[in-house]
Amino acid sequence: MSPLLPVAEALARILADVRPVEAESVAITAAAGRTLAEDVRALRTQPPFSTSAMDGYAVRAADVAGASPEAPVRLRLTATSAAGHGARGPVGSGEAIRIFTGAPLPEGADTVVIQEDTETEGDTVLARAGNPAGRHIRGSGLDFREGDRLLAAGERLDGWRVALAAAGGHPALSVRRRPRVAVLATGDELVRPGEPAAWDQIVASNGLALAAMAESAGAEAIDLGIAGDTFADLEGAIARARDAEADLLVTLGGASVGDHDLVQSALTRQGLDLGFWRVALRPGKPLMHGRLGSMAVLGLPGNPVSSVVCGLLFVHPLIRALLGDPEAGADRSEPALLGRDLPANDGRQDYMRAALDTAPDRLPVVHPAERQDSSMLSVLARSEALLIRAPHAPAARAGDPCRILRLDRGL
Ligand SMILES: Nc1nc2c(c(=O)[nH]1)N[C@H]1C(S)=C(S)[C@@H](COP(=O)(O)OP(=O)(O)OC[C@H]3O[C@@H](n4cnc5c(N)ncnc54)[C@H](O)[C@@H]3O)O[C@H]1N2
Ligand code: MOO
Repeated sequence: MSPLLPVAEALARILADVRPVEAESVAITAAAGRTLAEDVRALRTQPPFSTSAMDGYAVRAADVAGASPEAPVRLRLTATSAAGHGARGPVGSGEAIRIFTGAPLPEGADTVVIQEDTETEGDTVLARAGNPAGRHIRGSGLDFREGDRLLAAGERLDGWRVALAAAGGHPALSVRRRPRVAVLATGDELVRPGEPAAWDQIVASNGLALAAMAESAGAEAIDLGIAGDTFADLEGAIARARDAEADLLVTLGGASVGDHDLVQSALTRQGLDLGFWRVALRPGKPLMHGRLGSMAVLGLPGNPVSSVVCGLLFVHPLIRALLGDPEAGADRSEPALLGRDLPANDGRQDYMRAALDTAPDRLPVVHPAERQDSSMLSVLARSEALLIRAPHAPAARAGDPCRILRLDRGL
């Protein structure tokens, strides 16, 4: 049997040679959550003209220099500049234009006196405070100028990035098509949620976690359902993944060495080009990687926590790589301090489910759960992080430095 592959090498091999999926154009209104295929440059300058940041009066700074409540300066009101109804001016000496937030600054004015510092008498405004030139004015191009690079290829479009691209004049954006990720549960013991289960059956749960994770990474999840432990069933499901032109097939279970663990053999019969099988990882040792034509294949172990950990460590980065994200596979671990003593580790890199004790200005203290069985979703759901223990790490004491991977609730 092949030796166990180190986790970092497994990830590197999964990401090697991944080519991003094609680009497509989406309306800006549907762009949130997508990943940019190209840099986004501003088609407009923002703001396109100097604007007032406050409600008040556009004046010449020289006119109001020295104005005070005791010695207000009288100015003649000549016009109004409102957002969408700008006044071009000019503002002459001794004059003021009523102005509102977001309205264009009229020519000749170089400052805005806020209305709280003024009083009006008919067509006259009394400025009770002076303002240096530029006060309460947003100069043209304050945010960005036409031609500036606003966003980079590979960036995920959250709401504020979409807003930025829209402000930059883009009604549509070039994004990567959503990679299609087919998720297949395997095992005669599995029933769908809500289906009646015989005494020796359980509910298929892992596929839901992997589908949700794939979608939140930016993919389209395709539910291939449950294949029984027969070649006919497995090969039928593999054919459906190919028919759906999946970019990635994720299988769950049947990855180990038992008599009913047929997934790899079924894939091999269909022409699998095996990359590797078995990683020095706990939980998740029987992980398998390969290619079936243009489709990447990740065979995940069936134990629920093993599936999820493999999803976080390998499926998520692979989807990000398919989306052309240059950060795909970047180390997201962070330093922490151990909350209790731990024995020496064996040869598998461990990802222990753990709670965090956090306080401002100090490293989080990580408390691994007592029960680390890879079947226990209840422990995973209560956990905030995975405590990473390197292969052959020596025994460690409470307070020792360590590294953790926070469990992102968005996944
Ligand atoms: N002799 C050996 N036995 C096992 C080894 C080994 O090296 N030698 N490895 C163990 C490890 S580690 C793991 S992990 C498991 C994984 O094995 P499989 O991938 O073949 O998983 P299954 O046997 O199919 O299932 C394991 C467990 O998980 C349940 N399961 C499977 N799919 C789902 C699903 N979609 N939703 C919920 N639960 C699921 C399944 O019923 C089993 O209870 O192998 C060890 N054995
Ligand atoms: O690797 Mo298995 O995932 O230890 O339970």
